[in-house]
Amino acid sequence: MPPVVIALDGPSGSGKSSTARKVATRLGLAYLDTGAMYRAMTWAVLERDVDVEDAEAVAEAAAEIVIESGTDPQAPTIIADGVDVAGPIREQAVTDAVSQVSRVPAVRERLVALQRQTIASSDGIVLEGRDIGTVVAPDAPLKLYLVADTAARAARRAAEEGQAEVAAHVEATAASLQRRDAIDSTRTTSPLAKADDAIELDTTHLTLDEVVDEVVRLAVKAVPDLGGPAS
Ligand SMILES: Nc1ncnc2c1ncn2[C@@H]1O[C@H](COP(=O)(O)OP(=O)(O)OP(=O)(O)O)[C@@H](O)[C@H]1O
Ligand SMILES: Nc1ccn([C@H]2C[C@H](O)[C@@H](COP(=O)(O)O)O2)c(=O)n1
Repeated sequence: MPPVVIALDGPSGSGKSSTARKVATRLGLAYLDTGAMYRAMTWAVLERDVDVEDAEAVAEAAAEIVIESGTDPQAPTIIADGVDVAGPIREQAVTDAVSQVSRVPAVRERLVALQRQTIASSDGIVLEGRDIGTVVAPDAPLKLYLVADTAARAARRAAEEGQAEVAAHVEATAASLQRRDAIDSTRTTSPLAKADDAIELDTTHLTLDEVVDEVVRLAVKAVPDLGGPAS
């Protein structure tokens, strides 16, 4: 039997990482943040002073970059060229450049191959990203597409950064989310898209725990074996 895959896709800041980690923990599954892999690749490209607008140069650099992901949902790790980049990949410079790097086909080929290797070596896994249900794991028995209003997404992200009360920060965050969504959903290779058989879940008015409960319920319905003592 191939490992069970739960695919979580959706726009920036819709709650994919927080939901996926908690669902994986509840169900005793591994967890892979594919956005962190694209961010790590971007960090390493920037470290090499490569112009992210130059797709050929990005592809050339990407061929040499080594990305490693740890899949424990309670302590996920991300390493680029032997460096722990969990902190640096959340910095604004990486956030601003990641959509440019992610649209280079050679980058996607490398990372999708790594993601499929990670699935194959797992005993069941929750993956989150932009193309999990459409490209990385099209046969996943459960695909979710998380959405939330831009205002809610920006407010949540600003709260996480301790800036919820700073209107200019919330506004800039909303603009940054929308800019990334626009690039991610219009690129030629595997754009952000809802798979035809994905279930759309609007989290705007749901708490994180409510979202997690719903995803766990859908997972156990789709794969009854997941409903063992661990859940
Ligand atoms: N349903 C929810 N209710 C309230 N806050 C939430 C909810 N879901 C997620 N959050 C919060 O919103 C923020 C963004 O969530 P998260 O990082 O999981 O989104 P994401 O889709 O993985 O984002 P990105 O695509 O940028 O990586 C976090 O601070 C998280 O705790
Ligand atoms: N499967 C994926 C995951 C991520 N990306 C790109 C597009 C995002 O803007 C960026 C960062 O992802 P995040 O950390 O915000 O989830 O990575 C992608 O193209 N495909």
